[in-house]
Amino acid sequence: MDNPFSKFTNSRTIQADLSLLEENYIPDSFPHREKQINDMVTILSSIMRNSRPSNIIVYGKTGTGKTSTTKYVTRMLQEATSNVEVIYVNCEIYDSPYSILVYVANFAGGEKIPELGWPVDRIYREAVDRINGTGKFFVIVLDEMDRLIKKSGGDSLYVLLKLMTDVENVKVSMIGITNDTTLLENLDSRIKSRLNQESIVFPPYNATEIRDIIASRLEKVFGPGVVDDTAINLCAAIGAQEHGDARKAIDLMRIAIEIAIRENRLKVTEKEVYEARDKYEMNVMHEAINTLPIHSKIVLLSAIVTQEIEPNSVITGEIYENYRRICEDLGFTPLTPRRISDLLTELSDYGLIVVDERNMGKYGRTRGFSVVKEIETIKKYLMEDENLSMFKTSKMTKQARFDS
Ligand SMILES: Nc1ncnc2c1ncn2[C@@H]1O[C@H](COP(=O)(O)OP(=O)(O)OP(=O)(O)O)[C@@H](O)[C@H]1O
Repeated sequence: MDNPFSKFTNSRTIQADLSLLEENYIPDSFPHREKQINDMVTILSSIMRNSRPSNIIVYGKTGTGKTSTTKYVTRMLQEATSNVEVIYVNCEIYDSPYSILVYVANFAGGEKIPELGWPVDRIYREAVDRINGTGKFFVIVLDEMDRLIKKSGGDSLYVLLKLMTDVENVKVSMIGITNDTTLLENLDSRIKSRLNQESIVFPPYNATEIRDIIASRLEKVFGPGVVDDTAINLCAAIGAQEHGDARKAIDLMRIAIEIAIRENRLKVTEKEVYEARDKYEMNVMHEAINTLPIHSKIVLLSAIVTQEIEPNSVITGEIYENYRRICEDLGFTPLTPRRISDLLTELSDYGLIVVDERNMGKYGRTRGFSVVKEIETIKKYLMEDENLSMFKTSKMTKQARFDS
């Protein structure tokens, strides 16, 4: 028998190191971000003159290069001087001043402080002492800073800012990264004045800019001729449609290359990009469904079941009835109709169902819902939840729907 692996070593297929297109790979050039890089370098360069830089707030929509550019600049700074430590804090994970202070203090060295149990004041003093003990500048990058403020309030930022401004000679600066351009407006003036910050804005990319970015990222992956220009343009156009998002465009290109490699194709063309887009959308939908809370999953399932019984768009009351029955069936306590109505709105925000307002004459207006796409796939993803996998949609009949 021929070795079944041999087709994978076919030298005619595309050879590529796809890790260069992964999210966590930091490239060494950032087309169309020269100004932002320059601004950040200028602010941070005061460290080279032994003085504390201003705090920086980096604003911009998702996929506009905020995180990777910041990591790139701070890495360069660390290469240029050993007089600085950079701490990257993802506020999706560290979302309270306590957890951030513990992280910072532990980073600065010394005995490990426990994740829980110390009063904030003590951690705070410990963090300051440890930072001062190093004699170095500290740049604390708070990525997804809006998350910290949403979770722990504006005061959380205040506690951290105290660390930077209250202590004599302390050499700490902050770079806050956020998607939310209204973040500062909503903070109270006490915090704003302490922030004393410079802002750097990352505008969305247009299609031409994204095209340059993809081309520059591909230069490292392989020589010319492997990826058709039309494929690059198509990825760029799709990324630009989505609020100027380089991440989506690069992800699409990576998936398109994966498809070409898997299928032993010699080139990446528009065809692979279209296939990549379908796969990408499926992945997004899978992720969205996977991370829904259990009641939202049951509501989505109820909407599908109701629609299967009544193929037009269905109204909240009907979905609620089936939701209640499924909850009983699976041993969950149903939420109120009001809550379910909110969850339906959330599901429509995710694009998993579509809402249409209907006029019911003297009964006023009501909302109709339909699950428009990929119903079988959605069901399959929902059934991956072991709480739901016991449920058999065939149990639901039109008759059952009107039982109460
Ligand atoms: N100008 C650029 N040149 C090369 N790659 C870029 C550029 N801009 C963005 N990228 C790449 O696009 C992807 C997304 O960028 P990044 O994570 O920095 O975006 P972000 O603005 O921080 O997004 P989010 O707000 O969602 O965290 C990364 O892989 C990054 O390397």
